[in-house]
Amino acid sequence: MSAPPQPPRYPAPKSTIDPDQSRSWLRRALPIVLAHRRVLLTSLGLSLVGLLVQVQIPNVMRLGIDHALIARTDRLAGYVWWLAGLAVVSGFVNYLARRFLLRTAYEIEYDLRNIMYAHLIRMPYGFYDRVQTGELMSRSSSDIRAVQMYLAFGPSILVQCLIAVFAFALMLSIEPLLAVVAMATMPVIALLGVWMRRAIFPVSWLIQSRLAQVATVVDENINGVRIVKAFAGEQRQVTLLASAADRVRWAYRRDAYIRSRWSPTLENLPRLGLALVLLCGGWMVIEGSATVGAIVAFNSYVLMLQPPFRMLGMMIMMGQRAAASAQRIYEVLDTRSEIAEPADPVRTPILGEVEFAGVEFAYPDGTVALRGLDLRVSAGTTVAVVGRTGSGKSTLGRLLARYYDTTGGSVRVDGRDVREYALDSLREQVGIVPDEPFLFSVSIRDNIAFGRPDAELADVVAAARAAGADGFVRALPEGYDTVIGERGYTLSGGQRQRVAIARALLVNPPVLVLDDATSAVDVHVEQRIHAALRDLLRNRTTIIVAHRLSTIALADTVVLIEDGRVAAQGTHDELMAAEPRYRDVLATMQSADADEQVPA
Ligand SMILES: Nc1ncnc2c1ncn2[C@@H]1O[C@H](COP(=O)(O)OP(=O)(O)OP(=O)(O)O)[C@@H](O)[C@H]1O
Repeated sequence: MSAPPQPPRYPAPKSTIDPDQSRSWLRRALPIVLAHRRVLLTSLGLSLVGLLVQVQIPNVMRLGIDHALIARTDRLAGYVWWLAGLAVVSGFVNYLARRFLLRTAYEIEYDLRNIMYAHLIRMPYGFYDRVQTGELMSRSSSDIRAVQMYLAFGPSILVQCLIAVFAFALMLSIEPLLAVVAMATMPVIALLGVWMRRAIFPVSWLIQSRLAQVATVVDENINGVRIVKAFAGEQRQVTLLASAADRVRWAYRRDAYIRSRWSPTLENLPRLGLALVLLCGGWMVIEGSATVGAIVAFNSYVLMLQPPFRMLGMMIMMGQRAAASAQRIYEVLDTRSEIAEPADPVRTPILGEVEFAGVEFAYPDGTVALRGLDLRVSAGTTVAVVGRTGSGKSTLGRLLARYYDTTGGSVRVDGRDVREYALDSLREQVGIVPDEPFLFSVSIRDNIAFGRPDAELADVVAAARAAGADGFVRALPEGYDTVIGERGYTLSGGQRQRVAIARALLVNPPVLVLDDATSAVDVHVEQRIHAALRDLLRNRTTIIVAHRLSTIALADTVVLIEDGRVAAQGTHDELMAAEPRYRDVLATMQSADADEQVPA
């Protein structure tokens, strides 16, 4: 077993999105593009050079035809070398331009991803209650890609379109009338582009949001595959996915229909220009006012205009998709965390006196969980919280660690409102072990050391021992280095809970909330864990949400919660003697856990 490797340091995003929501999406994204301006401008500059070279080619062709072929001189070889040289230079410059452009694109994508992830990871519980995972996955993958493509490739396509300006200038210098004829179709193309833009925008938005719905269904089915199988719900879920996929198909077909109506016209208009050049140019040659070389050159120019204009059409479509995607990304980035860091954060070590004073709390969806709850837990004592399901027990820990803020009253630690503490300092000192812990797909050692990545192995083992995990971990093929499967499914529910308890104990927080943290552990193992915990809990403020009678035995006092308020408080024996509601709740627990014994 080796020491955990130090995580490598990766560059931070070079800039961020402009927070001013009144600005257009492009203006808001500009700081990110500008942060990479050196590479982008190099690429654009090279593209420009490439174009200037490329635009010379038809002209040299014209000179070759008029001065060598038609004039029947011996200068042909000179023109051929000239053309070949221009082709090589243009190829090389374009290669460099493309390399720099792709680099810009991936730098922008890297920044966007990091900005998005840094924001997501700081969002509070309430945010994750509201949004669906699949929706977020799609916003942080395909939406980012759509924006990145446009931000990096858009300017390049615009530069490519400059070829029209150069070509037009050269054509004007050769034969002004023919130049005007060759460019006649361009205003029509521009106008069609604008119409197409209007038609495509709503569909692009629809596609992105429907793709996100598909991602949500897939995500839920993969995560919930065990439930789907347990209830033989495969067919129903497949139908659900098919219906989401059908909605995407409809949107894509609508998109394809609009494109197929506009794109061919947009792409082929320059070809119409060819016919006009032949008609007008041919007439001028017959009249003797233009040369054959000029017609050949103008043909090449009109053909040369096609790719940029095709790309212009593509850019208009990319722009629509990017605008829709950017708005979806900004929706996330503009959501402020309702859990604000205090202006003058306190970072003092906590002794552990906890007080809930008149606490009222409703979840973001409006569900009222606490209705004026008063509870005081002295430093270093252990309190068991008991109550019917939904009475508000788990909510206590969530408010104590500021996963949510109270809607009324206050939660205090050492006499200070939790909103005065620096968030990281508060959460380091208030450890919470949930009943359904999440384990990462890394080694058990790294899972336990999640809150203290630099912990020595001996400390990890000591925490695991106290949590009753050491025995089964050592029995695994690679012991503490065993990498557990996604979500730790290769471990049993009880084993996962024990790893989670070890994870919290390793951080050694002065305040610990065990939220039914041993519910999946069998009674004998639980008793062993309790024996170890008893020592560890001695000088620590501990709130234990208990669904089992055996867990109550760990506590100095018991608090009965009913309907978001403290209904009674005392020792187990006192409550048993004086509180019929407590006896009722215990009776429910006993029937739910029939073979359990009240601990001595
Ligand atoms: N994330 C949430 N969003 C909305 N309502 C919630 C959320 N979590 C809990 N609730 C609701 O708040 C109330 C109190 O929930 P809480 O989890 O504190 O109860 P509990 O006593 O711990 O229940 P249990 O014993 O079943 O775990 C319940 O009505 C519950 O449905």
